[in-house]
Amino acid sequence: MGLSDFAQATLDAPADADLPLAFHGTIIHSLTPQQVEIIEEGLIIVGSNGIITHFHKNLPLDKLDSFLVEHDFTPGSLNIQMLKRGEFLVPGFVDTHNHAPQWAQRGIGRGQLLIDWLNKTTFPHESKFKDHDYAWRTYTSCVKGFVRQGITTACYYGSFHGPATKILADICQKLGQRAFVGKCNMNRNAPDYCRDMTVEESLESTRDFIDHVRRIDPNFELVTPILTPRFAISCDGEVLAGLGQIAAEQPDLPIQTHFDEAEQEMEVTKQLFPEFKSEADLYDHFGLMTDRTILAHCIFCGEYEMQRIKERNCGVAHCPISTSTGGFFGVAPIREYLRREIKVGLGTDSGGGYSSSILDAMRLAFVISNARATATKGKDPELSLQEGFYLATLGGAQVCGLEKKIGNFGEGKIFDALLIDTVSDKYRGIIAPIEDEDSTETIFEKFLMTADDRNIVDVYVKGRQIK
Ligand SMILES: O=c1[nH]c(=O)c2nc[nH]c2[nH]1
Repeated sequence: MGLSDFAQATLDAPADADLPLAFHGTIIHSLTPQQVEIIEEGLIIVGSNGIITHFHKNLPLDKLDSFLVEHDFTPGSLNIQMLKRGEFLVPGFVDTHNHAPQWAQRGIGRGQLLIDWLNKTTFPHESKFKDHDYAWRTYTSCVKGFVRQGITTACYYGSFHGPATKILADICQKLGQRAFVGKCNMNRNAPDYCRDMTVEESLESTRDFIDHVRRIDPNFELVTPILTPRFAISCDGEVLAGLGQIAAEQPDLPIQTHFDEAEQEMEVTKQLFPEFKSEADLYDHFGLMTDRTILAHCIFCGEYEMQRIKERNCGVAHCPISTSTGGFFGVAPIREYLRREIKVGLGTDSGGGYSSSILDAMRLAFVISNARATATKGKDPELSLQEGFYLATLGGAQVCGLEKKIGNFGEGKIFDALLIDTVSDKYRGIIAPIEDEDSTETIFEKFLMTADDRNIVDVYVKGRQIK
């Protein structure tokens, strides 16, 4: 694509970081689970507050200058980027399930059953976060690592340590990543070196953590505290009730936990809470099933639980990397969730998941859905490319209750976005080469199926470039 006179004059002017941003060229985003909109000659303008002020879906290059003049822009009043063939904007990726303290243990302990993996691999590792220097170092590397993968919003479980979890929140705020951050509640069934020693300690450090985030980000513009009972095996009834009380007092708080994730886990949960016939009833009893609740995995939900999830409007974090490489091959019924219009997004589940990439999570979601399509003889058809992209972006935003703000593009929405380059030599990695005859649809498909973080050139949160 050539440059308009306006763009040339703008590029010749000295750069000013506070100017509104503008992009002209290909813009791709989801409208619904089945509908991806590919705009070839689009224009997005982003105000210095990070809000999209103009979104034009059909503006040929020869009309660009007059459009800008009509809208009172003068050369040099915008930082404008003209996207060439093979470059495009997509919404930032949303990681709906991620254990920040497991950043350095990704890939370790594959094939173990959940509770063995927690005891042998995970708890010894998470206990290291009592060391604040280690927390600063590791969480900085973690947040930078996820930003590099284009994750503009991450839902992080912290460890049980309040101070280290505050460090994680501070780092997200400083590095500019949108994040839900939770101090992990766990007061039983973990070694003493890796648990809250009393109910009071567990709840007190949760309240203290929430207060900290309210101080550093009073309107939750970037960082939001999230209530994080690890799962019912590691929280007794008093802790769950205390968290339910906090949720009732502070209804702006989201909640996250693991749900129906493994037969071993479900068996132990039943033994600990025999009074409930399902995990839905258990968490609901404690006031933890709300329209802000994110349930990770949801592999074994039957009719009753699906109905409760739908009634309560909880979201599902689908984490195919971890569920396909743990001690059994867990196949979540994602097609059924989509059919029922239950909110679903993707999670890396780092470090149960070996990869920090949502592109990898999406590809594994295709593999798993293919397995399910085969097992159900086509009754649950495999996920389409459009659905995979939706789960990675707008679906994830819905799970987080953020779909009015982020997840796709529109005037008044916040500009959380990725600039993708599939063609420059500098960014050539494992991506399938783009050929002259490739349509934009084909280029987009090659990106989704074969690209990696090298092709994610710029990462914007609230209009700020953070990669
Ligand atoms: O994938 C998982 N990772 C965890 O750390 C965890 N804890 C409870 N259940 C879990 N599942």
